[in-house]
This record gives sequence, C-alpha cells and structure tokens, in this order.
Amino acid sequence: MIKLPDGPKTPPWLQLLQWIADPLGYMETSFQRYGDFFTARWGNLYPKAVFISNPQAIQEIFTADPKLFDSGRGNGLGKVVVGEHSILLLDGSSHQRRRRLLTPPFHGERMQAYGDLICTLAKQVSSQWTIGKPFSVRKSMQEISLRVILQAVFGLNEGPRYEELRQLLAEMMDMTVSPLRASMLFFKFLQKDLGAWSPWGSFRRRQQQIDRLLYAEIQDRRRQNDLERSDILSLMISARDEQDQQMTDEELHDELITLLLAGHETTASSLCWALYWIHYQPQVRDKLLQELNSLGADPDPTDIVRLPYLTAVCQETLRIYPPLFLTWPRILKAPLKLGDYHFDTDTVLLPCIYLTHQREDLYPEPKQFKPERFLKRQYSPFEFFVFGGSNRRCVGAALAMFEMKLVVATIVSNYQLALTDSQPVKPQRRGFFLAPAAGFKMMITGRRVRQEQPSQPVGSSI
Ligand code: HEM
Repeated sequence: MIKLPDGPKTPPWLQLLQWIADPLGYMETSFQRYGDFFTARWGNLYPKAVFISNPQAIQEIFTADPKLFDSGRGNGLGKVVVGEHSILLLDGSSHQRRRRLLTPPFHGERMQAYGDLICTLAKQVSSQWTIGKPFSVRKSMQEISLRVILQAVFGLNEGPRYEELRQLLAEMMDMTVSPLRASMLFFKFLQKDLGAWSPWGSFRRRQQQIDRLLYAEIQDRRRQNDLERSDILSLMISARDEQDQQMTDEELHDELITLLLAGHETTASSLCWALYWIHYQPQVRDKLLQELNSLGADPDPTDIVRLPYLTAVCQETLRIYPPLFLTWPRILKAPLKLGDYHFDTDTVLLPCIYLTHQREDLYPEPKQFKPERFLKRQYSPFEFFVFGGSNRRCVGAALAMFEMKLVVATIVSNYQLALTDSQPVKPQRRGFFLAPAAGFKMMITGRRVRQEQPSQPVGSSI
C-alpha cells in the first residue's frame, strides 16, 4: 500500500516561500505534475501535508466521524492574530461547545432581520461615490462588510469606538498584502517588534489598539447586563458552560476578533470579485439587471436572495477565486485509508478548495467566469465547498451569502459602474486569504432608475 503521495521536491523552506509568494502557481504546478493528491513539505510549519482535490476523498473526509480529526492544533499559525481561545484553535468538546453557542445567531430568522440593514449600509457607503471619479473597490467593500459585522452581529452602534475599530481593522489587514509582509504571519523569526516603523512593530501596535477597544466594549457590556440584547457578544457574555462558568474576558476577546476578521475580510474580497466579474462581462451585468428589474421597485430582501441568476453569479464568484485556498487542516488522530493511500496518525490532510474548484471535469473551462454552470448543474458539497464542511463548516456561511447577494443587488440596481482598467485583475495573497490585487478601481458613470418589467425567469433556482 502506498503511504504518502508524491510531491514537489524543492527544499521545504523554498516550498513554503513559494506558497507564501505565489500560492496559485504553487498549487497549479503541483496539481499538473502530481494530480489529485500531493504531499507538500513546508519545514516546521507542516513537515508533511497532503493536498487533496479529489471529490470522492473529500466526501470521505467530510462524512467521516469528526472525532477522527483535529483542526485546532493545525491552525496554530493563526494564534498570533486571533489568540489561543479562538474557535479556530479549539478541538474536541470545547470546540463543540463554542460552535453550539455561535451557530444559532447566524441562521434562519436572525439572518432575515439583517436584510434591510445590509441594503441600507450598502446604500450609505455607495452614496459617497462621485460620478466619473475612480474609487478603490476594496476600501468600499471592506467598509460595507465591516459595518455589517460590527452593527448587525456585535450590536455595536456608530460612535467613536466603532469608527476607531473599523479603521484599525482595515489597516491591520492592509498590512499583510505583499508576500514580504504576509511572511511575518508564517515565520516566527520575523515576529520581532523593532519599533513602530518595523512591519511587526506596527502590526502589533494596531493589534494592541484593537485589543484595548474590544476589552473596553466587553467591560461596558458586562456592566450594562442588558438581557434584551440578542447580538453575539451579548449571547456570549450571558452563556454558561456545564460547570456554570462564564466565558472569561480573554475568551470573549479572542472570539470577537476571530469573528470580526473571518467575517469581514472574506466577504469584502468576494464582493470585490463579484463587482469585477459582473462588469468585466457586460452580458452578465445585463442578465443580472434584467432579473433584478423583474422584482419591481423597492423589492424585499427575502425576494432578492432567492433570485437564481444572482445566486449563480455569487456562487461562480466564490468558485473561481475562493477567499480561502484550503479548508482548515484535518490532522488524523488514527490511521485512515483514502483512495490508494494509507495515512498514518498525525498526517495533515488539506482539502483544497481552489484546486477542486478548478477541476476541468467538474467545471469545463474553469478559468472562465460562467454563472450558468450553477444553473445547469447542482454541485455536491464535495465538488463546491467554498465554506468547507462537516463540524468545521464556516459558521458565517449563511450570513456571507445573504450579504453578498444583497450588496451586489443594491449596487448593481442603483449605479452604472465601469472598470477603470481593461486589464484583467489578478488574484493575490492577502495575509491568509486570497483577494483581488490591491489598487483595483471602478467608477460610477451614472445612476439607475429601477425599471419595472414583467417577471421573466432567467433560470431555475438551486
Ligand atoms: C465569503 C465569505 C466566507 C468564506 C468563503 C468563508 C470560508 C470559510 C472556510 C473555508 C472555513 C473553514 C471550514 C472548514 O475547515 O471546513 C471557515 C470557517 C469559519 N468561518 Fe468562514 N467564511 C466566510 C465568511 C464568514 C463570516 C461572515 C463569518 C462570521 C461572521 C465566518 C466565520 C467563520 C468561523 C468562526 C469559522 C471557524 C469554524 C470552526 O472552526 O468550527 N466566516 N470559513
């Protein structure tokens, strides 16, 4: 029986540098040479980690008993950003308990309640655009997604603390854009505070300022003890475990920063890409407008999110450049056989979202943006898994899809937009995430007046 798949032969430190500087190139070259399974060697980070882009194997991983894997200990790299008490770093029963606490506020009726707020925030931010004046798409989308997460989920109202937090979070993420700066997240020896002007020094200072604001908010909320509030922070403050213990300030802080970062960075990138593709391919924009107009003036958010073509545009956006290249690592706690391979305990398995979404056999012409593929075919959760799967599946998946559709619909139906450059926008690493290259700009060329049209189905809902 073959134990580990073959993989790149370059020295581990060079492989890790390639992964940091050119993650898509690293994955694509390895996939072409070694196929659905290959073993990456990244020195101390992961001496051996198996990339998997085979839907059958991914199905086996996602449907296996979750007790077979640890993910938290594989996410150790994130500790410097989100802290050791974050759900990302938990495993076993403490992870299960945290999920039980965090999942309900992101589902069902709670989500519907955010609909109007999301549309209002998208209108507020886009109203700052001036006709004919280029604007940074990243800045605007980041502003929307941060406002959504701060207001809708944390119940933070506008005010000095809210504004400062919004500014600092955006600045902190902007600091991880270039490969060089992203490297400080991967190499401990670069995590040296050499003063306010050094990369790590300025990153840490932002972090400390954010911490100060979050702890102040936690203290205020504890004092207020308002049992009527239903936002996540309030729920976490009032939650008690089996031993009747409340979450400590550190635990609350780590979870807040996790949700703030996980919840806004990914969604902001997805929104940027959606606007890019819709305007890069005018036929997509026209079809989308036709569908949006079929709802008439002032449609209800619950009707907007059900639109099939809009849904397909958002799915295709998330397929082609998923904000996360990989799911969390799955570290085996017992041996496992997958396909022709027999993996020992402690092997790190990496279900690869990007490579699976680029499979020619699932998505013909995978580099082409074609929303129609999602109308013609229903993909399984092992073929399209932008939000991961099983017990680690993204807690905010429903909110992210809901927000994406409403923001895109609000902007596209109110503004005529144009790309300022005809060159394709390239994806690049942004910290641990994949995002459109910085500096991507658009401008409004006019405002739209919503036209009522007779309802005309563009495709079937999936
Ligand atoms: C387009 C937007 C988003 C994408 C593509 C995305 C993707 C992912 C992925 C791939 C994972 C790992 C899943 C796995 O390993 O199986 C994850 C986990 C997670 N996401 Fe998201 N996410 C998005 C938005 C959000 C939002 C809006 C929130 C919350 C406000 C959020 C909170 C989380 C949390 C807390 C986890 C950790 C789950 C765990 O470890 O149990 N994400 N996300």
